[in-house]
Amino acid sequence: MKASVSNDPPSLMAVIPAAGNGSRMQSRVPKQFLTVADKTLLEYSIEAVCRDSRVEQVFIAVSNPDTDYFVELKQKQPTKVHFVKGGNSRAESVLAGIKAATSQGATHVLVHDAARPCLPETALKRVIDEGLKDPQGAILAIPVRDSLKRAVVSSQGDKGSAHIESSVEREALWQAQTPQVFNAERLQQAIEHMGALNPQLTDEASAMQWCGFQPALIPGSIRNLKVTHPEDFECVRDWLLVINNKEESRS
Ligand SMILES: Nc1ccn([C@@H]2O[C@H](COP(=O)(O)OP(=O)(O)OP(=O)(O)O)[C@@H](O)[C@H]2O)c(=O)n1
Ligand SMILES: C[C@](O)(CO)[C@H](O)COP(=O)(O)O
Repeated sequence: MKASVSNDPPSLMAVIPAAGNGSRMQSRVPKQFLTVADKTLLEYSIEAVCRDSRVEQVFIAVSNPDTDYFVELKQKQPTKVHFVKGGNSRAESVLAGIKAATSQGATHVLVHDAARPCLPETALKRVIDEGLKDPQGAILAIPVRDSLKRAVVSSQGDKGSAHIESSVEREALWQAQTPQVFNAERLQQAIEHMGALNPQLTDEASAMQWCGFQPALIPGSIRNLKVTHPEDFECVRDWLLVINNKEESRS
């Protein structure tokens, strides 16, 4: 790993992978473009990462940056928000965002899923504080709360009738969330080293781990749920409506 850590003041930019097609959600449009109160989940995610003023610019990886919707979105915040072309995997999309961010002088990147629109500001602050300080980087995560069971592998592959084989010790287990904050050059090298199409590369921390780093686990929030299945969208929609109502009654 070549990247050295400089003493210059850090320049933090966000990368939002938003080029997926949401196959598990099976909605009429990819999940990041589903709307709640006239705003897409992507717009809520952009607003969420911009709530910390240390985020200087935001690079969003999408399938087709020339689409009218993105051109209009960019016009709302022309200096801060940029769209780049995403790739065939989440990691390829993230790489495209990192390259665009470093070309603008980013020393650090904060990667956040477009499909996590309810990120609380306090959790965002925690992961930025640690990610800028710790050379191994930092990610939001939540300790596993419930009892964990390993299922018997069914020879018929029958998903509907799982049975328990054993319990799994949950003491040291955490569920990874985003944002994940890393030195930009180190993360780019780590993803390229592991291979952006490697199926084990499910998040940025996996690439850093592959290179021997041990990123910090920073307590996230159950509100920072990723929309993966239709039931997740129902929760996220209700939370966003509550958050919107609170903000309206404050203003
Ligand atoms: N080629 C890809 C695949 C995923 N993503 C983004 O990565 C985030 C998290 O990935 P995931 O939930 O797996 O999204 P999808 O790949 O869209 O969903 P699925 O796996 O169900 O198809 C999403 O914001 C998604 O848009 C991306 O930018 N480029
Ligand atoms: C990066 C991630 O959000 C961490 O939880 C997640 O791994 C990405 O999505 P997937 O469901 O693993 O495809």
